[in-house]
Amino acid sequence: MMQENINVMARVRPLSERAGLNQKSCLSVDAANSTIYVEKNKEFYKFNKVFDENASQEAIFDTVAKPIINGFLEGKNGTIFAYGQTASGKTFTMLGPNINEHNDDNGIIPRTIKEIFSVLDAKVENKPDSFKYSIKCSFIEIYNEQQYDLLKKTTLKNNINKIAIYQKATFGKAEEKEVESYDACLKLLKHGWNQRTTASTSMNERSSRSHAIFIIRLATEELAETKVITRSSCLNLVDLAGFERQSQTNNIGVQIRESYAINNSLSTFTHVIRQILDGKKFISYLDSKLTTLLRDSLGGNSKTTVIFNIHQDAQFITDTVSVLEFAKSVKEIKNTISINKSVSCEDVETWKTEVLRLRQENEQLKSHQQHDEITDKEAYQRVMLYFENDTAQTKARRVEIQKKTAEYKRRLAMLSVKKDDSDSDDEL
Ligand SMILES: Nc1ncnc2c1ncn2[C@@H]1O[C@H](COP(=O)(O)OP(=O)(O)OP(=O)(O)O)[C@@H](O)[C@H]1O
Repeated sequence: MMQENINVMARVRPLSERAGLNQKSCLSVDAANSTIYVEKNKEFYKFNKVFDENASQEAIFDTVAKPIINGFLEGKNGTIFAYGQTASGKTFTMLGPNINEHNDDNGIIPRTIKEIFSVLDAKVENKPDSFKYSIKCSFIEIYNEQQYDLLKKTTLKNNINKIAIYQKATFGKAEEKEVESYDACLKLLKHGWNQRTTASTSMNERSSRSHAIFIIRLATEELAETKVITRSSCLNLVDLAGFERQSQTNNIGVQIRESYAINNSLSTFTHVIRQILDGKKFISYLDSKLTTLLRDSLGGNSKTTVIFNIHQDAQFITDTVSVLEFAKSVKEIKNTISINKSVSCEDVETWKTEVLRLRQENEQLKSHQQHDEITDKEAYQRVMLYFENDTAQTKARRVEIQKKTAEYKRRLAMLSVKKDDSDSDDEL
């Protein structure tokens, strides 16, 4: 077990392009020194890493996600959060502008899926007899403090219908789907993402109205020298909804309620972080669905990185400073990370014997399949022949053969094949 601070990184998005508006930046970025300077409060903010507006999706993935993925593949839980005000680029960072197999703009989640499968498949190819893995995914949305399962099948596009379907979903019971390839996993991600609740606001044409958590669970079994090592780990990839001010979004109707739920849930999130930093014994994780679900990622057993998305438009200076101040505090949180590993007491010989047994069983099953293809009459004759030739059968074995004989006789009778076999029965 080791203690590790939460990694805090910041990504500054390009100035927004709005017709007729000459946008000005409220900050300056020194990517080489991982620092952001805000002129208004004359404050330098230093993080583990800072990306300027020209940073590529690939560079973000390499720095933010790869270390977490490496830990995940070794059996350590991992979490990546994107946090920031509305329209600051969280979804762009986590997902990309859209999900596409061969897209340079793909964000952290599709790239992570690709990386995981490529590393694991290469390992299986290298050690086909001593390494195996399984991956299961679930996809959860927290909308208006209700939890929804985004992987449940529905063709309904309409959010109102979707809520009616999902409102019965109980907390923590999201369906886990086993996936065997990058393509299958990407398809699942696309399906879920299309069901996520979004709306157009004056700040963001496609604003996420919910928190979305894509969860990948990995289980591996590996033969290493004389032991069998099993590992399990969980990776949470989180695109948080962005906090927003009514004055800036001009929300109306249902969007005001959504906005209220988003801001409430984010304020519980910040409150929990403050409690952890203050060393409180009781942390109110259960006060929101988000913190309940992600309690291990905040002060628990998870290697965690938060990427703070920063809006540099001068008009958002107040929110930008409050995000930067919050980011500064998150840096102080320590998680205690362990490898979820168990070494079985079985030695190599037991493992090998088990592999051999399974292979034999498999062969038997295959041969049974072939037997199924022969006619009942042929099968009956084989059983009889077997019985006649085998003089050293134990009693139990004989009883078994008797049963089989009777079964084949019954089948023959059904097929109306006439054969007088009462004598042979008596010999058994
Ligand atoms: N680094 C970037 N490079 C280019 N475009 C970006 C970048 N970051 C964000 N954008 C663009 O800005 C707009 C808003 O981004 P996005 O939807 O990712 O914000 P968000 O923080 O997820 O917002 P919300 O909380 O409202 O869902 C999108 O059109 C997106 O493509």
